[in-house]
Amino acid sequence: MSSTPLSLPQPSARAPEFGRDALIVCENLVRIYQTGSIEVQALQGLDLAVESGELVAVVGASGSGKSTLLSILAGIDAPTAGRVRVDRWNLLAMSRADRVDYRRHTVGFVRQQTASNLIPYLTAREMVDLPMTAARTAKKERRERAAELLDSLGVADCADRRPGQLSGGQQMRVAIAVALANQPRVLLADEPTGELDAATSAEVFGVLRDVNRRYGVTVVVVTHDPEVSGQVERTVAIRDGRTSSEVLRRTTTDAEGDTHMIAEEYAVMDRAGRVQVPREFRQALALTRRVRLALEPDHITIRPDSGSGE
Ligand SMILES: Nc1ncnc2c1ncn2[C@@H]1O[C@H](COP(=O)(O)OP(=O)(O)OP(=O)(O)O)[C@@H](O)[C@H]1O
Repeated sequence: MSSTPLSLPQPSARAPEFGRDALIVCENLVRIYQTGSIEVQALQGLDLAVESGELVAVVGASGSGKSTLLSILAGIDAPTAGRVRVDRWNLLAMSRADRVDYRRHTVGFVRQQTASNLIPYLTAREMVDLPMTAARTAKKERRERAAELLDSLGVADCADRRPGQLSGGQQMRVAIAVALANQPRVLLADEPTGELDAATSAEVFGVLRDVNRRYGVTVVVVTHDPEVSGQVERTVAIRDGRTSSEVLRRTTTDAEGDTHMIAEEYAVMDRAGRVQVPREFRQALALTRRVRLALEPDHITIRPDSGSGE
């Protein structure tokens, strides 16, 4: 191995705090489930920062930890270790009263099973009214807001119907209206289109985009649906309880005035500097346990271990 010392720029004395200006920050988040003698590490040091007003899709294989992440952000589940802040709330240090306040005002949550979001014997209007009544909102304001929400979600005509009298797509729209009733800063949706056909999924996703723009609510949506994740500006992929890659999309306009969507995939580097090299890259160059790193003026190279000791 060459002994020439690398001349590296000196790091600043204090690195800026990760996600300082973000609305949602997860840092080194760990969630371990213990069932008898079996331990499952659902989240294994996940880092994620979401800016206010973003619409982010979270994708990943079954069991990768997506629902666990959403339950923690919703204040339903508590992490085993790490740091998680949403708005002004440190989710690891909340009293029971704080948690009620947080769940009532800061986050709205739409669950995976459409029906589990709704109460069978209440009408759509009564369901949207319920969280506002719990938050002691005045009657006139409740009535106006319920009407406005059901209207902007395209289900004004369903106001007096019960869940059994609504289609799957209408149920999901009402569930989103209920989640937005107390004007939360964050809307969390766990597979909101999982039980819907392709056309209805696209509609519901359009609704999420619309409320993101109209109300400025930050949306984090877990999905398996590649069609859905292709429609957002940022998709975060979770693998084995960690964020592994991100796809950022932007539109550009060419010389002819046509707009094109450009998608760029980025690997995510964690706070300790770990980066996951995609399997295709590892296989193409037969990268195995040990690789050689070299710092170039504006990039880093990773080479297979030649075994020569050079
Ligand atoms: N309450 C629990 N007790 C024990 N293990 C759990 C519990 N909840 C989740 N797990 C385990 O944690 C891991 C992550 O689960 P999670 O539901 O977060 O994954 P997911 O990515 O949302 O999966 P899916 O797409 O199938 O919903 C899985 O191995 C799961 O079996």
